[in-house]
Amino acid sequence: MTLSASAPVARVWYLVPAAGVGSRMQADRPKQYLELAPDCCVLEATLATLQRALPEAGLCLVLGADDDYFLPSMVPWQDWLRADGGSERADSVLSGLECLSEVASEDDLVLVHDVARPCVREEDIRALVAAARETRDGAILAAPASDTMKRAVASTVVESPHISHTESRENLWHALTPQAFSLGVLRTALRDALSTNPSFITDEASALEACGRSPLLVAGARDNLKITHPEDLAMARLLLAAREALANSSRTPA
Ligand SMILES: Nc1ccn([C@@H]2O[C@H](COP(=O)(O)OP(=O)(O)OP(=O)(O)O)[C@@H](O)[C@H]2O)c(=O)n1
Ligand SMILES: C[C@](O)(CO)[C@H](O)COP(=O)(O)O
Repeated sequence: MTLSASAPVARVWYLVPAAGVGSRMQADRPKQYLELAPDCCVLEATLATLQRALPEAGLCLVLGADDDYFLPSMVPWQDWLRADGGSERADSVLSGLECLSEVASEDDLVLVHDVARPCVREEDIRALVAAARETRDGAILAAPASDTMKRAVASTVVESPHISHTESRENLWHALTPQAFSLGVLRTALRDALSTNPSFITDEASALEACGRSPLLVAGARDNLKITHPEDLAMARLLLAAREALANSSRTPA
């Protein structure tokens, strides 16, 4: 048998932005530290799921510089990297990428995942990695829009504005996370995008789109919700409790 030289498989890293203040949540602390299950805050639940999905992946966690709630025991990794957050999500992600660049290779695959999405499914993360390995433009978890979409008339009324018209939902998707890209490609795209049009960059894919790339949309479960408003926390609690009960019942002998 002849052994042929093959390219080393790129390592996978999670980059988890967790430096937000959670203003829309209106809680007494950043939402990542609110209780999601008994003795388990949002940040702990998210990190535990990520590690179960890809135990071999590394972690770069981006935390607010003056975060008083974080405890190292919340992280299930033994070795991990910590980066300081910035003023917007994209600044925090770029800070994490700069930190990763000190130890990782340019071709390593980086999965950026909001700490505020604890309900992501392990199988979706693995499907995303498989898809991202097949393209140079990266891939994101996403879900096709399923409601009728209304554009409101431009107005200062936030609560109940009038409808301007119905938008077509054809080919319209909700962007979820994780979003997966090669480290070098994403860092360059995000740096460029932040120096030209920062307000447009609400996820990683938009930075890639701005430089002419076309990341893949990988269909993921719709229950990968982002905890943004108080009712989202209630839904995430119910969802994870139901999944736990289901897993326990399938483990119990009949
Ligand atoms: N400067 C920031 C802002 C956001 N995030 C992270 O980006 C993700 C998505 O952001 P969002 O849901 O908007 O979180 P917050 O900024 O905390 O919430 P809000 O916009 O309501 O203040 C979260 O995991 C959040 O912690 C971050 O790391 N750094
Ligand atoms: C990255 C994201 O979760 C994809 O849906 C989203 O864009 C974050 O947006 P936010 O304005 O920080 O809530």
